[in-house]
Amino acid sequence: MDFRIEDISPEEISRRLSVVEPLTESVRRLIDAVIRTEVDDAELIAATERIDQVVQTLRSRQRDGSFGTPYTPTFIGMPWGNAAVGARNAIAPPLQIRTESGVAECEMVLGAAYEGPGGCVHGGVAALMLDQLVGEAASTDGLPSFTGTLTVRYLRPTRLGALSARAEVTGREGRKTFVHATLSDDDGVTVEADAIMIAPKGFALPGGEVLPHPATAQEEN
Ligand SMILES: CCCCCCCCCCCCCC(=O)SCCNC(=O)CCNC(=O)[C@H](O)C(C)(C)COP(=O)(O)OP(=O)(O)OC[C@H]1O[C@@H](n2cnc3c(N)ncnc32)[C@H](O)[C@@H]1OP(=O)(O)O
Repeated sequence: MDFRIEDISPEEISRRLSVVEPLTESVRRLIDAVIRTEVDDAELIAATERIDQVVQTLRSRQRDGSFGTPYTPTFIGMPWGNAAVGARNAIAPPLQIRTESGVAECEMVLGAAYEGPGGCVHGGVAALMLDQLVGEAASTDGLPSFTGTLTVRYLRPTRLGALSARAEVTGREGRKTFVHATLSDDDGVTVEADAIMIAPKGFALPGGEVLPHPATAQEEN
């Protein structure tokens, strides 16, 4: 896994985000426009050429592989390629997650790009968002965790549009954290999930050094 260290200040992080977030938003508008446009074929062909030119410009200098998750030496994470919350990832649902001890929550507006059954949210997208949320809830209080098991129950179809989601830790047992999460529309809960999150034994840094995980340290003492 890529946990490289990048020694930049919070101000530099904000500066980079202020440049890249408008680009990501622009690409989100592009994705939505491609799905919903009704212009004629000649316009579609011309648009393809213009978009290919932009892609060529962006590819003139790019990193190998995925973006990874760089951390500052003070463990500010930059998961900017992340499929659920990546600031550089236009396919990520636009989630702005707030966390406090054992809780993660957010509101979002899902449009045409997140459709499964006609007019409704794709079940995989619902699971993706809830997976991210349970991960963030479990990782508060300094215990970063992976999803071991995620059980999702779709109670009724989730209409595209304004939604909210919430995850809350319900218990901890050694390296395991249990989390309950819900996705809701104006009429109440549409999807609920239960997760068993596992704190890995340690984090391997690029040089091979393994940082002990706080939960592991507790087990060993
Ligand atoms: C500073 C950083 C801040 C970070 C903020 C981050 C926010 C992040 C948000 C990210 C959100 C995105 C989230 C994502 O997308 S995370 C990506 C999706 N998840 C994965 O890729 C995980 C892949 N699996 C693994 O890496 C390992 O199998 C893990 C680490 C899960 C366990 O391997 P490990 O070798 O450590 O396990 P162990 O054998 O010592 O067992 C330990 C205990 O756990 C129990 N167990 C084991 N497996 C499972 C299971 N599958 N379900 C339920 N329970 C399981 C086991 O019975 C035992 O319990 P007990 O016998 O002790 O009672």
